Amino acid sequence: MEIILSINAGSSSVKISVYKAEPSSSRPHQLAEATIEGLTAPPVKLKYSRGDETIKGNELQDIASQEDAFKYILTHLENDPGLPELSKTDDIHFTCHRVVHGGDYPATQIIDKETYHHIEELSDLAPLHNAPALSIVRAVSKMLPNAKNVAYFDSSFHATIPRHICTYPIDQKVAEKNKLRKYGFHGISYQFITDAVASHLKKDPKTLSIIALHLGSGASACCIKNGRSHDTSMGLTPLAGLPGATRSGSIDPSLIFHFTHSAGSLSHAAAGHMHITQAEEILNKKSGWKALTGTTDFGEISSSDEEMKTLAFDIFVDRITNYVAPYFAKLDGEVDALVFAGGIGERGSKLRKEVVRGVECLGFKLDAEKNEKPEDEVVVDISAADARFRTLICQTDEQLQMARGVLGDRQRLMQKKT
Ligand SMILES: Nc1ncnc2c1ncn2[C@@H]1O[C@H](COP(=O)(O)OP(=O)(O)O)[C@@H](O)[C@H]1O
Ligand SMILES: CC(=O)OP(=O)(O)O
Ligand SMILES: [Mg+2]
Repeated sequence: MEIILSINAGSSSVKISVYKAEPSSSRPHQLAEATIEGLTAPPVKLKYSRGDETIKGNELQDIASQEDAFKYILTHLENDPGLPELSKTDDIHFTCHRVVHGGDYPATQIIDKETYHHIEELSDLAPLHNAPALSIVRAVSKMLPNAKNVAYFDSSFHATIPRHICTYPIDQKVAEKNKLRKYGFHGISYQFITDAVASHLKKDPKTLSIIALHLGSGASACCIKNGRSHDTSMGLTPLAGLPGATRSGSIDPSLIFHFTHSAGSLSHAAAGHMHITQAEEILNKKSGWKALTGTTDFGEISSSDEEMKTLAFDIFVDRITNYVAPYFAKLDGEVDALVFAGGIGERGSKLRKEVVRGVECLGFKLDAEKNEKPEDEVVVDISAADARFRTLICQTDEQLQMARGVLGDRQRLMQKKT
């Protein structure tokens, strides 16, 4: 039996799932799942589930980073008497790491010295993600020396975006030298969504065309044509496109020079291999819902009638609908579904209602009751009976997607030295 630890370091949370698999099987079987959330909005809380046991909302002290969260979860897993498979950490064969920016790397890589440094070099381009993921890789190397570390890149799914869509209209010599193009992120999630929705609709994923919305602390939209990414809202970095918990999303690039005169100087947060400027610090960490409302909890924002929270909610609806209509056109109106995923997409019924209302003229329409109380399935249809196009909710699972990937690619991965 093989044990896989699948680690998803998001900007506001760390989610870790534990799977077991028979040696020749490509199907991971989940044993437990732990999430620490609220890293950008304390109190930091633990959620844990194993079989029938569930812990929800335990408040934790002294957890300030993704690395702290990882260490806490690992200790929690080792000490759970109901999880004998993990009582010896030597039992862990693979650890999968979600790495947001992989540059031009294909989907998976064993993390050796070279990969590690490559990911480190890309840290400036995903300042909320790559460095925290690497801090967990380092902790794994120390604490689980027998495990093979595998990186899964959020950017790889978007390698199929056509050149005229991923090219920025700037001096191409500079663009090529500095690798400045649209990369796109949340790709592990979009791959999961593509497969899950295709299976729900009983279609070959290669023929599936959807508009997918991954709405979490970081939010993006993706136009998926025949199972492949055709366009997405994030860009060179995860800052572009939709606003997020602490991110501005797309703004006029000149704005920052009017916001602060020291936009180009190094931020105090620059450390080690991270060289981020004040502009990047402000737009990535001091903007978005936090700047507008003081909270990053979109559940709270959605249920409040305070002026700034209502404004934040309306901004999100507006920016999301700004992507749905053009993606609909890019798919020539041949759309299998509009899909909501991510913490806000899955749990935010009011947001779904307003977004779908905003694009109703295209033929999307919700069943109010199904939207309010969706069934607890991986994919749920919440469209009205007379809607021309389907609207779905997909409970995306980046950890499961990575575990499936590791098992599918096991032989190649086992051959490579760490
Ligand atoms: N009931 C709810 N309605 C709307 N948003 C919610 C609700 N519950 C949680 N959220 C939001 O989900 C987001 C977290 O999504 P998730 O995809 O788990 O984040 P991450 O980007 O860290 O992976 C947070 O912004 C949280 O406020
Ligand atoms: C890419 C990204 O923004 O990820 P997350 O939403 O997990 O922060
Ligand atoms: Mg996430």
